[in-house]
Amino acid sequence: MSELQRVIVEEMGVAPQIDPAEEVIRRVDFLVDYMAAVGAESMVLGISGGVDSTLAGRLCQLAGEQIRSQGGRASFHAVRLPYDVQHDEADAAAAMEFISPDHAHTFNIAEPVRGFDAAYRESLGAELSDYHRGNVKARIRMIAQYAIAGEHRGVVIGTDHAAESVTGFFTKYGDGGADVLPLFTLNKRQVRQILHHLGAPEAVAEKVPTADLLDGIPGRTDEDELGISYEDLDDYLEGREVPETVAHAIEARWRATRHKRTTPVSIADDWWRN
Ligand SMILES: Nc1ncnc2c1ncn2[C@@H]1O[C@H](COP(=O)(O)OP(=O)(O)OC[C@H]2O[C@@H]([n+]3cccc(C(=O)O)c3)[C@H](O)[C@@H]2O)[C@@H](O)[C@H]1O
Ligand SMILES: Nc1ncnc2c1ncn2[C@@H]1O[C@H](COP(=O)(O)OP(=O)(O)OP(=O)(O)O)[C@@H](O)[C@H]1O
Ligand SMILES: [Mg+2]
Repeated sequence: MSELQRVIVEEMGVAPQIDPAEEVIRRVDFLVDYMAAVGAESMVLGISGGVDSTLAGRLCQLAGEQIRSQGGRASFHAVRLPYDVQHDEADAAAAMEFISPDHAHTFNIAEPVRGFDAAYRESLGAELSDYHRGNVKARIRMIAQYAIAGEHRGVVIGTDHAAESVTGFFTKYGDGGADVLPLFTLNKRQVRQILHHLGAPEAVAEKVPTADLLDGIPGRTDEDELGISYEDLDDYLEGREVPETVAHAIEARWRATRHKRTTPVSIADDWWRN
């Protein structure tokens, strides 16, 4: 492993192997402890039907049940946030069934996105591109989750994990805008491994990852957009050898997206000079 790979693996905190049962206990306990420490009474998370939100959602539900069994007060709000009708709505429904949340909501983001689109057109005299509208969708999902959390003394759960964090493959202040990250230090195959351990249906645990942000290409796969496979990302994050071109591609994205993994850059910072 190169020195740079060692630095990145250490920053992302990925273990080469995990014990899924232990990871469930550790991550549920983290949520339970955090909720008690800050006095929050609810957890809020958007459920897309993808593997990340399915695992994070199930962990939140288990944490809420544990808090209540110990006499505490906490519940989990799972929020479907479709843009009109989601092309893979059946997968999202299967994920919700597996999670069995205390509270299930559906908040259609289509009207707010269209309203934003119209205001943008009127103000700027130009059309917002499909790509940047995608980031608007992610940020409107964030706004909806914070509104629900605000009304329920809650915290917003994020699904960022090592295989996304390393490439900055998330919308800054969109899905990247959250309070608590229970999946951090896991890579993608470990997310799936834990879902299997928890008894998720095969189709749910093996679903192909998609940001699903484009009007023009619904369900475009992350791998297609990134140009890097999760197999390679996962191998790299476990400290394994990957082809040199792949390692360079991962490292270039890690460097370019450093600003997404920190608080806003201030005059007291100098990390960006490197
Ligand atoms: N060096 C720097 N220092 C400080 N801030 C910097 C910066 N470079 C950009 N920024 C800021 O960050 C912003 C860019 O970040 P962000 O808004 O997150 O935008 P961006 O990174 O372009 O996209 C967000 C993520 O969503 C994914 N996405 C978006 C849309 C469609 C699809 C799809 O599946 O097809 C996927 C995309 O691949 C990416 O991983 C810039 O507008 C700028 O404000
Ligand atoms: N259609 C949606 N409905 C509800 N929440 C969504 C939706 N799309 C995205 N999100 C939220 O944004 C997060 C980031 O999306 P992302 O695609 O990275 O994760 P995922 O869909 O859970 O898993 P995967 O990466 O395997 O597709 C999701 O985990 C979820 O919390
Ligand atoms: Mg997804």
